[in-house]
Amino acid sequence: MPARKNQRRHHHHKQHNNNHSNKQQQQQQTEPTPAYRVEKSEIYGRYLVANRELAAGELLIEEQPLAIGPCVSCDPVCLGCYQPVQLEAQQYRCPACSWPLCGAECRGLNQSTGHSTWECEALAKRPQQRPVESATPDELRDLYELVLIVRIVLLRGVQPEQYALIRRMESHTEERRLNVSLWEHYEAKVVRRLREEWQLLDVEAEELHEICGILDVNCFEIGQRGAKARTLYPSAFLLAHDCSPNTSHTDDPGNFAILLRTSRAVREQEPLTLSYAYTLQGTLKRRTFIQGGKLFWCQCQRCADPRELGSDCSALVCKLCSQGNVRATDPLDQTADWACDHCDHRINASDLERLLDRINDDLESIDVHNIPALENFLTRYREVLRPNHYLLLSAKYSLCQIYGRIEGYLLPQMSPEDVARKERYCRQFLHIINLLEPGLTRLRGLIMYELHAPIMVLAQLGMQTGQLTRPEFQRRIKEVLKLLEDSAQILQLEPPGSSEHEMGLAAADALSKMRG
Ligand SMILES: C[S@@+](CC[C@H](N)C(=O)[O-])C[C@H]1O[C@@H](n2cnc3c(N)ncnc32)[C@H](O)[C@@H]1O
Repeated sequence: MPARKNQRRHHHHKQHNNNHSNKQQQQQQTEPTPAYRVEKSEIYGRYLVANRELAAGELLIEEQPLAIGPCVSCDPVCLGCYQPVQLEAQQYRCPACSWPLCGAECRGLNQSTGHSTWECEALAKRPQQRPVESATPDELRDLYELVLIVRIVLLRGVQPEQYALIRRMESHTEERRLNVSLWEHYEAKVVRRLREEWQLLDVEAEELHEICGILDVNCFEIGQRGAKARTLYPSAFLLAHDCSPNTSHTDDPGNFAILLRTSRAVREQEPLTLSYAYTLQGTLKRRTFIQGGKLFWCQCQRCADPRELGSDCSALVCKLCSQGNVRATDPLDQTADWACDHCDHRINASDLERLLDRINDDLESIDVHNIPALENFLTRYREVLRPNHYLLLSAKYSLCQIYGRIEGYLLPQMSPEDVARKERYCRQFLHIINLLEPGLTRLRGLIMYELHAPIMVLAQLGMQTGQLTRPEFQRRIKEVLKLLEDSAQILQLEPPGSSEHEMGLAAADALSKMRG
């Protein structure tokens, strides 16, 4: 009897299995395999890997923030929509808590992604903590930095499931504690202040430090059309970093959702990566930046390569022989010397960092609309930095965007030499972006759109003056069509309402007009 019972049970189990596998088969026919899964490693901690081959442009993650608030070191913004606000007397302020808002109709009023009712109640209890016109810029920055931390603390009571998800994120609290200046900064500016001045006594100091760490390690900076905010997302935080990543992301200005896509084809098992740093920065600075905020030294392929994947975007001109390239002797050691590949000249890494800081300050002091000053910057550093150096590329990118856009330099007003210069800068920039951020990436889309115009203008001029043969003219027009096609495809992935999306529509429009 027991055997029969067992048999029956077994049979039932088998049937169940059959049903199950039928169901699975049906599901497999209707549902594609999930794009990714979570894995864990000693180096990355938790991270995402591709579950199958992924095509370029696959939407992997679209999700709304668990928490959102003003950025660190930001100027005053509306607590509802994160657009900049002024603090003068005529600025609209929330009638209940007196914090500045863009207006009474702000779409972020009473929203959990904006100025919620619970935040307003908490802020109204502390009128002495609101931003005032007489506050110094530093005082305002410190105050705005607290807003997102207070919002996360408030989630404990109003949305505890969201709070629990945030608490599961990496904070690197122990490593941060060992960094005395970092720890002291948060102790004074956030923890003591919130507990003593804001009387948030029901949160332990340790928990506040942990929230600060979670924010530093996992935040995304987002915003469109002047808005700026930082956000924590429920799963996008899991992506590991790479200085030449295989995904790119943007955010929806309507609901602050992140949209994360593969930027190029990804192999099964390949880790999905995004860049925590600015791609157009050299290895020395990028690694310091990542270590400072995320507490790890990046060892990716780009960081390990003194030529940064062939871009050579950190190389300097040797000041001794004026011919050689000066590059890192060991890019994974921040203290290693930099050496010329032509003579014996060497520079020590800290001297080099100081030089780069000085040149960077010089660049930052130039108004991005000042064409003569940007050109002058390029001339001044031609004998110090190689043409693809990231600081020169940054100036060239600004020039690519303003040649043809500002009064006095509109395309019909520009000399053929200036148009040719715009074309040259765009090509240099695109060449580097193709190496560092290949595929469907915003910067590629933007620069391809910029590049199509000078090629078109010079091709037409060449035909008019008889300097171009018809086949050469046609070859250039073909290139223009390809640039417009690619930039339309990339930029229309950006959310409607963003300036990039509008540029994508303009590219598509120009393309259809050219095709007649
Ligand atoms: C935004 S979190 C990513 C999720 C995290 N791995 C986890 O388990 O919660 C960033 C942290 O992941 C780790 N990480 C991400 N990318 C890494 C990389 N390329 N090399 C080493 N660690 C990395 C570091 O600890 C970093 O501070």
